[in-house]
Amino acid sequence: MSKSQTETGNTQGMRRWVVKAGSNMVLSGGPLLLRAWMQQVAQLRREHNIEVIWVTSGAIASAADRVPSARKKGRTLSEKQALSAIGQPMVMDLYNLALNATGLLGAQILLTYDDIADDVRRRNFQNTVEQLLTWDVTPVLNENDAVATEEIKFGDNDSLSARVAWVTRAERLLILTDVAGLYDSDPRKNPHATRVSHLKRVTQELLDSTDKGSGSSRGTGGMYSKLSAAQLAAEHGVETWLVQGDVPSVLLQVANNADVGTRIDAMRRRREK
Ligand SMILES: Nc1ncnc2c1ncn2[C@@H]1O[C@H](COP(=O)(O)OP(=O)(O)O)[C@@H](O)[C@H]1O
Ligand SMILES: N[C@@H](CCC(=O)OP(=O)(O)O)C(=O)O
Repeated sequence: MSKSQTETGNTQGMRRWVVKAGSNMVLSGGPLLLRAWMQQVAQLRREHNIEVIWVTSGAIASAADRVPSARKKGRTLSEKQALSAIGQPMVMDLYNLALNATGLLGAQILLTYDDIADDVRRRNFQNTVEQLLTWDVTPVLNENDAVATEEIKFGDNDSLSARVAWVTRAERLLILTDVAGLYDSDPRKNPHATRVSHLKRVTQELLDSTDKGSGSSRGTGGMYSKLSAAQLAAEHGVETWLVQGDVPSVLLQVANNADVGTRIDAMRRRREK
């Protein structure tokens, strides 16, 4: 059954989330974790009236594991682009298996920065997403790394997901990563670090003191890019949750406002884009 859309864009009566999964989570969690996520996506729709736009990383990391001659460090842009072209269909295969096993249908959208910055292309993207959601199809997004040069890159998928949340007027952005949220220092380096469960605002001071390095060999941007993304999202009325992706039922826990990860408030009401 097809659903009608409200004036604000969301499918009738639905709340909208953007959920972003980091490379290390996708690669280390594999098919079982992806299936658990997609089961939760179906449950969110059924029981909470929440529709999900999914943003995934993992293309480059998937290919790097399979191309023995690819360098582990210091890759050139064209090496990363070629790896992404190899890895993107691998990642999508995993998602399609997980979606199909859950009775859902998925759709792939690959974006460059220009697709969001340009008015006409952004409108086309928005229309495509709205149509997919009206049909109950789950959009699965990634950066179009194979053609994105340094000048036209989002930089990382944390930034991409915040911009997508903004232009699709999502209520929440969930960033699924390999730590249980923001800590007062990197928990991989400091075993006594404590989790910050709630942040009213991402200040410049906090950003300046946050590590830009990834916690694994697979990720990009570390906690810094997540906080920058949360700051951008907040400015556009989107609440962000930074959570550990492989915690059981983590998406449902967020739907129930449980004390998981780090919740970062939205700064003001959402506005039309
Ligand atoms: N203050 C902090 N709180 C939590 N994690 C931090 C902090 N500072 C640095 N990190 C690191 O950020 C990493 C997550 O970022 P990243 O590796 O880019 O993940 P992803 O691939 O999910 O985007 C964690 O593994 C952790 O080691
Ligand atoms: N677009 C890239 C991921 C870039 C990225 O931001 O990675 P991550 O920090 O793991 O979310 C890929 O699919 O390999």
